[in-house]
Amino acid sequence: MIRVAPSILAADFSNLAQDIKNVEEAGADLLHLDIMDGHFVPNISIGPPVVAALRDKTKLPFDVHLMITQPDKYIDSFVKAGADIITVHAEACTHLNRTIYSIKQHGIKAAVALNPATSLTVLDYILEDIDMVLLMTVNPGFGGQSYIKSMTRKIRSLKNMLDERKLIVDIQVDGGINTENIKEIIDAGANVIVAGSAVYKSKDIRATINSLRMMG
Ligand SMILES: O=C(CO)[C@@H](O)[C@H](O)COP(=O)(O)O
Repeated sequence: MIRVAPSILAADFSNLAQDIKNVEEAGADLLHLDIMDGHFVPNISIGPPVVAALRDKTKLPFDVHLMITQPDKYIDSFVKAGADIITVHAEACTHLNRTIYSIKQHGIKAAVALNPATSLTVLDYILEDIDMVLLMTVNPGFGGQSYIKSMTRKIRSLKNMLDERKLIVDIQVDGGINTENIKEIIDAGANVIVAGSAVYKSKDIRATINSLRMMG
């Protein structure tokens, strides 16, 4: 089952509630919220108050991607703001296992993100404990970048790793994904597709979401 998670990083920030409604009505499955702190990534986006303000504007689950250092300090705030899934970067966590369990203690889903150059081996002893892996397919920080081709091989390797261990863990991909490259990405094993520019810059958002689900 392929799910599409539009990233609001590409939405009109002066009109977020309407832009969220647009993707919900067009059939999005999740809403991807990119949280950037200007330390872990060279950009600053939004924080818990904005997430909380958006919570009653949509029924879509909130998929919160923390691109921040010391994510443990902010888990409570994002849960209170309405997160349904919290993703932390392996590169940002000193005690990844502890961070994952502190997310799970709130009764929401926990996921681990990896930058493009980070090896899958860091997942070896955490894979059993998480709901989703987010493979960044661009270097995090900005929307509108090009998909890094070698990430297709990384998606395939993760899919094989999960199959060998008989684990059901979602494979989310994020960055530079569009209707041109979606086939190779889904064929490699990804099942949760984050797309910012491809969705928000599209003339027909419903058709684009359907194509990203490979139904178009
Ligand atoms: O996390 C990020 C970037 O750091 C992404 O969620 C991007 O926002 C995806 O945007 P596109 O590459 O689809 O425009």
